[in-house]
Amino acid sequence: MSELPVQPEPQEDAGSVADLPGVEPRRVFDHDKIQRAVRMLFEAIGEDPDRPGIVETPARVAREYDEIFAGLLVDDPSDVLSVVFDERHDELVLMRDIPFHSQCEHHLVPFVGHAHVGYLPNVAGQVTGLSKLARLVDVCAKRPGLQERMTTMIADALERALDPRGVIVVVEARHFCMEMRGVRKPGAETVTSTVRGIFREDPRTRAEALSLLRGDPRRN
Ligand SMILES: Nc1nc2c(ncn2[C@@H]2O[C@H](COP(=O)(O)OP(=O)(O)OP(=O)(O)O)[C@@H](O)[C@H]2O)c(=O)[nH]1
Ligand SMILES: [Zn+2]
Repeated sequence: MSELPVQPEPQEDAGSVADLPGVEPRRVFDHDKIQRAVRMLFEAIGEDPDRPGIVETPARVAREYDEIFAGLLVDDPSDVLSVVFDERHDELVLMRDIPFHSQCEHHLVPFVGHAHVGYLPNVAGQVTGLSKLARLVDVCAKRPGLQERMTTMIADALERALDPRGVIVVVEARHFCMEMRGVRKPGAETVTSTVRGIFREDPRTRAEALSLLRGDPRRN
């Protein structure tokens, strides 16, 4: 395998991973290996990896992986929530419709959708920066995974970083592995949720959060 040619790349190519979570990457992906693997995939399906249209593709895929798997470079997603304000805000904070793209770990094709993330701050009223909630979703999504695991990972990180009285995470997604192949059910949506703390214990608090999360017009 090592004799397969790879496209030379500038060293700083993997730097895009630093853009994602605000956490310095500690390692970068093995671009040479990714390139060799992509060449082999082309060969396996009878494509000529040296034909002009695709000769650059292995290098492109290596750069692409820096982006779409950038979450793997963050060991603890709760690091993303390190910006905390003592706001004495003890009511619900909820961000809904956070778009994400992830990769199904079974088929390596995308699953895409929206995450809704809410928490009830601790008694000190500590909140995190709003953008950090969206960054957290990105860090948890940008890796090969399962929707259920991604949902739990978001909730775990919120609990660890903010010690809130409750956490609610709902993820809605379409899985391309169920649309473009296999069972072929375009449009089917999967909804997963994780509720912790007061949202689990108190049905009224949970119902209120869920109605806000859905943008339910009856909530007022
Ligand atoms: N629970 C869960 N399952 C997933 C997710 N993404 C993909 N899957 C499922 O993983 C399963 C893998 O099943 P297998 O029978 O091993 O693989 P397969 O032959 O490709 O299955 P089909 O997709 O049914 O053709 C499929 O049912 C997928 O729909 C996910 O995020 N969560
Ligand atoms: Zn899949």
